[in-house]
Amino acid sequence: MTEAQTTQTHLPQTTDPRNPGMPLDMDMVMRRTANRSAIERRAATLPGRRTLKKDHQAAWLARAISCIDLTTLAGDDTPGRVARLCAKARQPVRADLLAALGLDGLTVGAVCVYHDMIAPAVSALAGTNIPVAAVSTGFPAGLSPFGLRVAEIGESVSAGAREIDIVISRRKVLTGDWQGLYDEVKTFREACGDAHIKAILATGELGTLQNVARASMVCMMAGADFIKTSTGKESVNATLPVSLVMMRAIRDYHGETGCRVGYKPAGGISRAKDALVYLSLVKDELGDRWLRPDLFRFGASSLLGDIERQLEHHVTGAYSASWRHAIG
Ligand SMILES: O=C[C@H](O)COP(=O)(O)O
Repeated sequence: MTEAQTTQTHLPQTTDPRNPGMPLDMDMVMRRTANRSAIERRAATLPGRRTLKKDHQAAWLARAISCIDLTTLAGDDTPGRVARLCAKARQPVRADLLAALGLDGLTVGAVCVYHDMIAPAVSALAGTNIPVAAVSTGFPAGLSPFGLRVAEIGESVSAGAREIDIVISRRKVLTGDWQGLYDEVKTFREACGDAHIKAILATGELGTLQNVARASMVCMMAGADFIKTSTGKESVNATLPVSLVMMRAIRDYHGETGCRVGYKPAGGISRAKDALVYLSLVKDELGDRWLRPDLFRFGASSLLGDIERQLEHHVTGAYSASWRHAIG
């Protein structure tokens, strides 16, 4: 068995119960601070580190693929485009490369779309276990009437979404309305039912890393299954400093409650080497258990193409033009 196969096929079944949430604990929230210069210094050292060794890179790239929420969130999305994306989700890498790497059966973690594209995605993914994730609650700004945002979740769950990516009200963070944020996310969680909820913080709009840390904690207390950095529509999306802050909040929440909450950096992650840095950071900060699709996802619309190019290079020794791996 190749290293790449070992990584793909030996994923343990998910045994963790969902995060049930807990009452809002303001002491725990306000204890969270963030030393920006220390965090930025640490983040700056990450890309140069070699935690994931070169000879294991194909295995790590396969792992990254299994953790991608393959995303299309464009106003001109059509059922045809979504069907093509889903075909890519089912077989994310060219068949000859998969065979050479011994990775038949490799898929992405989920396909992420707007509400109207759930039905075509569910239909195109029939017969697989790839969930459809829907962005919701007035994505990306989250400024539509609250009742409509809650109803939107119900509609998306009824349409077949198994994961719901909600956006939080940034103004609740910016005004320190932690109770309001907690109540909002708790209501969203209830509306999701059995569907998993990913809470998008839109960190580029939260002002400070301290706000990111506190908002992360409040969302987890309200029952988020994942916390996610960004919609991909903010001017600043996923970054390494923000990721450090959010992962440490996840680690501390696990320390306090025993519950594992997932992490999803999203927006602007398009290069294989960046994906490897993120995986390495997850390994360092949270440990190997989080390096699985049930606890880690990349939200990305164009990362898969670059990973496929790197895998082609690994197998053949040559790169092909990026247009040959156009989708994803
Ligand atoms: O949640 C996923 C993001 O919207 C994707 O952002 P991206 O298009 O920059 O990869």
